[in-house]
Amino acid sequence: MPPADAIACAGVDAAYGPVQVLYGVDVRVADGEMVGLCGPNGVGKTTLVRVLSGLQRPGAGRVLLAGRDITAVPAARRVRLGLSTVVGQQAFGSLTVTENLRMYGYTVSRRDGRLRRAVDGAFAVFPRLYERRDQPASTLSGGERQMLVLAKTLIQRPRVLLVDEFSLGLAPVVVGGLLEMVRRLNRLGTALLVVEQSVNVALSLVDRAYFMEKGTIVAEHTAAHLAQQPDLVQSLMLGGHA
Ligand SMILES: Nc1ncnc2c1ncn2[C@@H]1O[C@H](COP(=O)(O)OP(=O)(O)OP(=O)(O)O)[C@@H](O)[C@H]1O
Repeated sequence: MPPADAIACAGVDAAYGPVQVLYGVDVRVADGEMVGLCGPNGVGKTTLVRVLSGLQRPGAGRVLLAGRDITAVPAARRVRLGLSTVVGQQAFGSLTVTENLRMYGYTVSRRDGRLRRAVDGAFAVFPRLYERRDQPASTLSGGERQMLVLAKTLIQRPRVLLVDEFSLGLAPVVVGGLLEMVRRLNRLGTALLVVEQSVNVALSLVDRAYFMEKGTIVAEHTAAHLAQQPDLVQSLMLGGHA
């Protein structure tokens, strides 16, 4: 039998009240893989991330983490099972950088100084955060806040990381540095599903990408194939396939 996917969903429907926004969505990310989820605005990408992370119950379908059905498992428990999510540049604004990292490290045992070592390890990767360790997170720049979010995932070392709106509002030079950190996380063994407005950012990172339209997956291609097909990428991002 092939190894189970790091994360997968099958036949997922989701709705906001009477309005259905996902229709039978199937997505899978293998262990160690980086996969993009692309598409025009409002097609359901964030909703799918919410379903995978456990913030929203699907109306139909299943979510599997390393082969285990987690459809009914609450979001907080999914984090303990190795599924982390980063959305935008979220941080606890009134807490300092160090306090944020210690808080994110709730999945790490406090015994034998393990959490302190994990936080120190994250600071070693992000010296800029170390310099700002006693500053409230609300005073960080957007790029620094995104570093804080990535530092959190370095501490949690999840099996799977879902990333939504990674590059939103950040200068290209800042995004470039952060992408390197995402690659590093991936090399450490984290599989990623990356929702990206910028298809260029997504394709510079991922091995494979799904394209969504009107709540369904309409295409799936390797990044290598898409690199040869700029017209295809453009038409998929403009919509009109469903
Ligand atoms: N809380 C909500 N209540 C009602 N409708 C919602 C809610 N959140 C999202 N929607 C609607 O669901 C649809 C899918 O939204 P979703 O945010 O998943 O799309 P998206 O592809 O992530 O969009 P974007 O790229 O603009 O972030 C949209 O029509 C949106 O207006």
